[in-house]
Amino acid sequence: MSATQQPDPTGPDTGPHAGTTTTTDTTGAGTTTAAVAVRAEHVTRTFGRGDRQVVALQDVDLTVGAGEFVSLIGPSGCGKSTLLRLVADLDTPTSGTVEVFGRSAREARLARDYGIAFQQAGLLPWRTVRANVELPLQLAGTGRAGRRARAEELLALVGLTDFADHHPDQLSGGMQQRVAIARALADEPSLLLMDEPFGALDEMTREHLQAQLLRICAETRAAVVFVTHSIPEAVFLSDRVVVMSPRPGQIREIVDVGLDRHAAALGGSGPHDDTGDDLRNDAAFFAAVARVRDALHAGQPGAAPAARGVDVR
Ligand SMILES: Nc1ncnc2c1ncn2[C@@H]1O[C@H](COP(=O)(O)OP(=O)(O)OP(=O)(O)O)[C@@H](O)[C@H]1O
Repeated sequence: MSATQQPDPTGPDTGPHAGTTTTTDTTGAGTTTAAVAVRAEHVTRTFGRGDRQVVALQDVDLTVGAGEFVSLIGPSGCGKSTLLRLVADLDTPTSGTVEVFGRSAREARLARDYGIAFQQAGLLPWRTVRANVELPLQLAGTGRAGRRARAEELLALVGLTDFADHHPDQLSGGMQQRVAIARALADEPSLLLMDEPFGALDEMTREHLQAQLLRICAETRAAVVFVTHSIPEAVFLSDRVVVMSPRPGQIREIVDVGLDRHAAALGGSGPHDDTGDDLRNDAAFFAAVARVRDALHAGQPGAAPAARGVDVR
């Protein structure tokens, strides 16, 4: 579904990265005047029973604005993937509600309001790159010519035009991940749900794809909920970084990053800066990394984040 087909949101579209958000509390209340992509209210998810019960999420409130990039970060097992799966309607909350563009997560899934990209690219090996990208459109009943045109557009966007007729096993891991992103964008979703999509990639490829993702989001104006273990990745990409606490998973703090990624993504850092190096070398970037690191450390005396599954590089 295209952004123009969205049900009437609750306010004006502020566009992606349109300046810094004003949110300072853990509910995302500062976004209440803007259009809302995701609203989770009092969300609790428990697994198992009795002695074996695990409280994966406890009373989580989170609002993600339309066009906003929000990362979830926290120790392993704190419920990041669980929260993303609830938004994607791959799971249901034990209590509380999740809304996507004002409707239930299930309705949003049926309306294909969002695209998904996870750590494994999950491409169909027997289909060409082009046919993989066309898949969501095929499922949606889009005609052959329309599918072809959209796939060409998306492959150009992710820089894979020359590989349209290749099969996934002929591509590197980073290229496969770009195909997965193109596929996630095929239906013009207004929301992308991404669970460590670059987690298995080498650092250079990862930084390159991060910069590409920023550019794509600036162009498509999609909101993104992005799970990562990397503080620099979260800071580089996000308008806001949601820092979660160990089980039971709760939101400890939301950090407003406040970098001008929009300008950088659209070439403000120069036409040759396809890695986002200018942004990564900015003093404001380091300051934001320190703020997220402090939030992760808070309440965990002596606990080294790296040992807890969080990359603080
Ligand atoms: N289907 C399930 N059945 C039972 N327990 C589950 C299930 N899914 C998640 N959990 C538990 O919920 C907790 C949160 O898991 P989740 O995968 O959301 O954490 P995470 O923050 O994404 O972790 P990681 O960073 O390691 O990927 C964990 O204790 C996990 O064991």
